[in-house]
Amino acid sequence: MDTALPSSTPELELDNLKALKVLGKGAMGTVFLVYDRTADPSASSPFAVKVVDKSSIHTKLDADRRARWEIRVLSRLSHPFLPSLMGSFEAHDFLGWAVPYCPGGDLNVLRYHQTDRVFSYTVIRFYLAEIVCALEFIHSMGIAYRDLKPENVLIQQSGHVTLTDFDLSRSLKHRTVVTVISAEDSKSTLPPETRRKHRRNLTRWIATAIPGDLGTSTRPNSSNNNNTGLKKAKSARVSPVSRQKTSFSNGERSHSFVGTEEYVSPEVVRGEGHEFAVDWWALGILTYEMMYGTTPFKGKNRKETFRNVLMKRPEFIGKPSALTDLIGRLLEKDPTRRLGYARGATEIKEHEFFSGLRWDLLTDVLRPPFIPSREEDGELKKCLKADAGFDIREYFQKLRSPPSPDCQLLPEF
Ligand SMILES: Nc1ncnc2c1ncn2[C@@H]1O[C@H](COP(=O)(O)OP(=O)(O)OP(=O)(O)O)[C@@H](O)[C@H]1O
Repeated sequence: MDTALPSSTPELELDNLKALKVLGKGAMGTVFLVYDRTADPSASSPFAVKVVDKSSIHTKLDADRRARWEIRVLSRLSHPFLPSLMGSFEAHDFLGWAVPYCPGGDLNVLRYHQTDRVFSYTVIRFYLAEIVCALEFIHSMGIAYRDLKPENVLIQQSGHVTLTDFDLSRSLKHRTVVTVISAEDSKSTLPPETRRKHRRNLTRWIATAIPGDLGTSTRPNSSNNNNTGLKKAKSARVSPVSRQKTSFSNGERSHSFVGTEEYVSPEVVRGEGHEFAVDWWALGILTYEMMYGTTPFKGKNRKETFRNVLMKRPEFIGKPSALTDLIGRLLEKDPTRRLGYARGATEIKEHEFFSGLRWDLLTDVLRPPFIPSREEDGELKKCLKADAGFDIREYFQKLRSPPSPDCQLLPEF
């Protein structure tokens, strides 16, 4: 894999960055709100920097490769609802990259602030429309996102969304699957012309390992290559992963949140090859959660959740509506029958739930339902006056050093 950081993005100097606070911690890295003390000493334009501590035993395994992949994906993004790569750096122990700061928190935090912890129909329509556009763009790059969930949908200062966290995304290669069906096809009683058409329809994007892509870690071997030619890909974090988030409080899900199994699609649970349709499934789960405040297949444990994902039909309380219809179509167990499978985002945009929506005006005209308050700015100014910023290296050094009874390990972040 090409491990070089993209040359097209500005190089950042870790020693020039001063952190104002920790924005979040994920399985892979820590995200800081920072400013550049030489280029922007008054911290008028702080930004977010995600830092992977390469020396940490927790991050050693796959994090370096994942981080480089995420940087590569970010360097190719150019869309109003997706982050842009502002720069990157690599120091002895650290790998980091900068993206615009999203002061509005994430969709889950926002939902917890709503009455009954659910969003209204119109708010759901707004966020969903933006997420569909973001996914459409990612898919057009030949990449499946594979980690859609409310925690990864951040709110920009403008109130529009930004998807974050691309380390699980994966390249899908446009490949013809003619050989895949030939055995069955040869036995088919269909006339030759229909069979040819059938083959053409099966020419789709499918997951293949591409150099530099994380797929390399999950390259199929003979035992997981089934005769459909679809490759058994690593699922999007199906195994429980502890996630410590600093952005939540009061018993919200993040405190005990493990993995993303409630968002995993049936084809991933079954270990079959999967493609863009996994993102449309996750969109269905996310929509359900925005509407009902809970995910549809959550079980007592992982096994039960997966059983529900495979077997259970989503339950809809209340009157059927265009929204419940949309969710039902996105949560179609068979990916080939799922909305979005045949014609991608176009199919979803055409659904009745979005009727009348001016997709072309989404960024300009529609007023987002929630605009983050500017109070945060005041907070930052206070931080600066008190010179409360901190050095990122020191932050990690203190984390690494053994606890001492009489000194306070970390400043108040
Ligand atoms: N641009 C940003 N602006 C504000 N907060 C951010 C930004 N990017 C990330 N965060 C915060 O940091 C948290 C961790 O970020 P992210 O999910 O990218 O890290 P990760 O290590 O890849 O986590 P995961 O365990 O989900 O893979 C996010 O949930 C969010 O709260």
